[in-house]
Amino acid sequence: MSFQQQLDEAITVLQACTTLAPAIDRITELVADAILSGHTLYTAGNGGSAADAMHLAEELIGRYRHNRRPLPAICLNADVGAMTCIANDFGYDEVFARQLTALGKPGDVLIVFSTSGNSPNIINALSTARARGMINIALLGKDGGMARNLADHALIVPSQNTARIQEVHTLFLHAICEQVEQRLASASEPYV
Ligand SMILES: O=C(CO)[C@@H](O)[C@H](O)[C@H](O)[C@H](O)COP(=O)(O)O
Ligand SMILES: [Zn+2]
Repeated sequence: MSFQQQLDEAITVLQACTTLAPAIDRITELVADAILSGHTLYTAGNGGSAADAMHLAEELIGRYRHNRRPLPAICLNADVGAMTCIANDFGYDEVFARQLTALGKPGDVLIVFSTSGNSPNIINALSTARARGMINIALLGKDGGMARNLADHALIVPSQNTARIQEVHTLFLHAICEQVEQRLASASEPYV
């Protein structure tokens, strides 16, 4: 595919995402409410989606557009020690679920990134989060896979192309940061 064809495809997918705007707003409100009431956001993904999961967590704990108080966000695929131990001793399918069993509390939020919605470690993470009373959110693509019905809130990018789906996921994660920062700025708590 030429670059022009990739660009055209990306534009088509982005335009088709307009219908997802109300769902993004709802998810952002949930994340902001959870953080403002003292809960933690966990993120997870594999491959390119692991990078997306790190990206979202670092922008909340560090900064997005504004300096403000650091927000409690932990990326589950960022801890190489925990990842390799759990994969080695319990299997790769358990790398996120076991960390959530150790850390997750009712009211905390899990956001997973998966283009297929079928990665077993992502499926196990969603089930574990649900069992622990967490709010679980899945950013997906293709047909949403098994994750579609396991998540409390699923956002499915209308594309079959993994690269295009990941590119839209980056837009989604920035939208979440943007709106969470806005909510915090208008909240009564100290901003910085
Ligand atoms: O970044 C890419 C492809 O663009 C790959 O690394 C991709 O993330 C990996 O194949 C993942 O294992 C795919 O997992 P998932 O999105 O289906 O959950
Ligand atoms: Zn990629």
